[in-house]
Amino acid sequence: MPSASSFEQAKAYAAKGEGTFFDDGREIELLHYIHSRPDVDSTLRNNPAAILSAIDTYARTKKYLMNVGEDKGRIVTDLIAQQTPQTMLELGGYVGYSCILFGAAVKQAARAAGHPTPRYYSLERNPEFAAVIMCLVALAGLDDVVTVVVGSSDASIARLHTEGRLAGGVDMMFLDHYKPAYTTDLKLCEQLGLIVPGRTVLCADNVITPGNPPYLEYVRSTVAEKRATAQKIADGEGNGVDARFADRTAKQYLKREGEAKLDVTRQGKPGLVYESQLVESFEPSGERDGVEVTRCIGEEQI
Ligand SMILES: C[S@@+](CC[C@H](N)C(=O)[O-])C[C@H]1O[C@@H](n2cnc3c(N)ncnc32)[C@H](O)[C@@H]1O
Repeated sequence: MPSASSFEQAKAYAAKGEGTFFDDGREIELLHYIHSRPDVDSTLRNNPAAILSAIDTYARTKKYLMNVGEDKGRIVTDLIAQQTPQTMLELGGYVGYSCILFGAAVKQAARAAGHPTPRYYSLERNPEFAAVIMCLVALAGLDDVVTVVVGSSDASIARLHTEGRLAGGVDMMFLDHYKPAYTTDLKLCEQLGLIVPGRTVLCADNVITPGNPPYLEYVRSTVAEKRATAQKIADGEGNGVDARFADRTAKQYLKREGEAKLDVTRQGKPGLVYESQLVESFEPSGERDGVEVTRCIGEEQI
């Protein structure tokens, strides 16, 4: 999969800044911005592309939004077109940019292939953000495909599994929430049998900016290396948030959600074999970033 080599500066989102860059009222302001546009019914309603363009315009001309953006988004929509996922899970929905972009792509791919209506689950912990997603998903006409699930990703994954809504496993997963939770949530999915050899594709955002060394290490490890790490975890090593995360990343959601509760004792299913590749691209602000695309290609039995 080719990496993007240049960023079109004219499309850059407003600067993120050093201070607060989310959860300061801008997410609700975005809703008012969209719903007060004179063309909300004539252009935006039932038109995912036009809504994404309106979100981009807000983030370029008013305030930065932590969306995946056009460039990295294309990496995932290209994969969706190839894979035609029937069940896709997104960890971290924010205001619904990736949900609308990928939900529409999943729907289009399934329709073109003559498959049944697919399911796209967007997991978002902040109830106010989840409400923004629901509102924009309804405007986009994607209610038939998208389900927004409010709550912490690990609890939501476990509940969806128990309810049988992920029966047969997950075809694609987009990881874009609390960076230290990428690995613990992937291991949870493995343990629940949601990662299917020969089928599941994982797309992990922000593996360069801000970076996610523990996740990259995990999906790029051999089965033998993962088994050795699992043994160390069983012996009680590796508690707490990995020290390789910058403080800003580790504490990103501290103000609203409090200290993150990560189950770092999870061992996953070390026998799963992954093939993983970094696809470089850009944040919508123009910063260099990349999506790690990981395919589960098999399982080694002991
Ligand atoms: C970078 S934003 C997601 C952006 C979105 N995927 C997009 O591209 O449009 C990260 C989101 O993850 C949410 N989040 C953080 N930790 C979470 C968790 N443990 N479970 C579910 N959502 C979480 C945050 O509230 C935030 O809205």
